[in-house]
Amino acid sequence: MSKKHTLDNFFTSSPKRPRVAEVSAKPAADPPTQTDLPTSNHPTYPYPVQHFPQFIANALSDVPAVEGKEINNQPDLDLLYFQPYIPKSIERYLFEFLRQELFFYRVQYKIKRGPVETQINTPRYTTVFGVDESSRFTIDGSLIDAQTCKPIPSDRYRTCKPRPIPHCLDELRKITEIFTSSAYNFCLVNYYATGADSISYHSDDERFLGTEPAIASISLGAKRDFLLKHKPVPPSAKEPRPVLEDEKPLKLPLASGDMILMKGRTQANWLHSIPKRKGGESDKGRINITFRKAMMKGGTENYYQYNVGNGGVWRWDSQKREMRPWVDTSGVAV
Ligand SMILES: O=C(O)CCC(=O)C(=O)O
Ligand SMILES: [Fe+2]
Repeated sequence: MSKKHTLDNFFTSSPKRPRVAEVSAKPAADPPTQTDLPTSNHPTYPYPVQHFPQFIANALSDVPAVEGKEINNQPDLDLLYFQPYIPKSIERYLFEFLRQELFFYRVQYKIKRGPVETQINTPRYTTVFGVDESSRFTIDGSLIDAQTCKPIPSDRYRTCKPRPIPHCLDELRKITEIFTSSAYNFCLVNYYATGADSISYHSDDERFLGTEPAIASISLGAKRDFLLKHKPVPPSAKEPRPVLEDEKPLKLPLASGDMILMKGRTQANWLHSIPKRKGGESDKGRINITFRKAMMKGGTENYYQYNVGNGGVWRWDSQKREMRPWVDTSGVAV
C-alpha cells in the first residue's frame, strides 16, 4: 500500500486531496496579509522569525502535491523525486516568506593544502538550524543532553552556538519526516541570489551523518539544474568500475516546489552540484532547504562553521530587492 494513502488519514483537515492538475498555479487573489504573526526567537537568532501565515500552514496538508518517483536505474543511485512536493498554490508565497524571514551568511574560510593557504568565499548565502543526536533543545530553547536530560557540559560545542529550528521550518521538517520515512535534526538553507551563485560537486557523505544517510532537499524559486555524477572509482578497487548507462552527468531541472530525497548508497557513490548558469531564470533567486540527521557533535560544529561562520548577517531587503547586511536596532551591523 502506498505511504501516501495511509497518510491521507493523518491530515484530518484535508478529507479530499486534490490532484495536482486541480490545484491552480496561483490563488484567485493574493492571500490576505497577516500581521502580528507569532514568532520563534532564541538568544542565538539575530531577530525573531515569523510562523507561517495561516494559508501556508493550511496548504501544507496537501504535501506532497504528487507521489515521488524512484530514480534508481544507475549503479548506486537511489533517489525519490517529487515534481512537485510543495502545492502550486503556495510555492511562490513560501519562497517569498522564507527569503524575507530568514537570516543568511556569506561564509568565508581558509583551507590549507600543504604549505598553501587558500581563502574560500562560499558562492551562495547559507544558514543552518539544529543540533546533533547527543543534545536536544527544551521548549524554552536551552540545550540538554539527549540521554540524561541535564544541561549539556559547557565545552560540548566549543566552536558554535547551536540554534533551534524555527517553527516555520520545523513544520516542513515534520511533514518531510513523514513522507520520507526518515528523521531529521538539521535544517540547512542555501540562497542562490542569481545564476552566479552555485555549489560545486560534492557529496554529503560525512561520517557524522552515518552510513546511507537520507537527505531531503526542497527547491523554491528559480529553476536550476541539479547535476549528479558517479564518483571516480580508484583503479585499485577490487570491484570493476560500475558501467554507467551514460557518462554525461545526470541532470534534474529542479523547479520551484520540487523535492529530491537522496538515500541509500547515493552519497557514498555519487557527487552532486548546482553549477553556475546564464540565461533562463538566472536573474531570479532560489532557495534550497535540506533536512538531514547528524549523529555526533562533530556534525553540529561542522555545519555551523560552514553555514554561519563568523561574518555578518544578511537579510532580504524587499524595497531594494536584494540581500543587504542586516543592521540591528542599535544601528550596528551584526
Ligand atoms: O541547492 C541544492 O539543490 C543542493 C544543495 C546541496 O547539495 C547542499 O547544500 O549540500
Ligand atoms: Fe549536497
